[in-house]
Amino acid sequence: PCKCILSGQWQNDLGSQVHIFDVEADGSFSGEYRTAVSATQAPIQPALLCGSQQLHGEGQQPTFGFTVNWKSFSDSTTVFVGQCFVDKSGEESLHTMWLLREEVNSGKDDWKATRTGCNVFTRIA
Ligand SMILES: O=C1C=CC(=NNc2ccccc2C(=O)O)C=C1
Repeated sequence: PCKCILSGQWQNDLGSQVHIFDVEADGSFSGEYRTAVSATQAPIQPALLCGSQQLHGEGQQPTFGFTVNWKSFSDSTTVFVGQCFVDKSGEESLHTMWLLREEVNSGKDDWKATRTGCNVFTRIA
């Protein structure tokens, strides 16, 4: 029925929390990202995110993507792309890969400015 509509609260294996607001009829959404990782001890302001998910999939295991503009010392951006899966007991999870791009001072450093990895988010609300 309504599995894998991304609106709600998700947590990844780092302990970061994502709050996705209502998903529009065209699949677009916005939300907030509260990261659990940061170099400073300062209280972390939530970063804004926006993205979109496929909605026509009858299989209800849609793909999606979203972009996070980090609010912190480092002017960086992360894009997540992945798919929502539902397991046998109906639990949803978001399997993603991400690219983290930090702002570097010159084109000479462009080669080392993008990191990649994968992350799984599970629904917490
Ligand atoms: O100031 C910053 C800059 C980058 C950050 N990246 N976080 C991530 C990057 C990739 C995957 C997960 C996370 C996360 O925070 O959960 C967080 C805070």
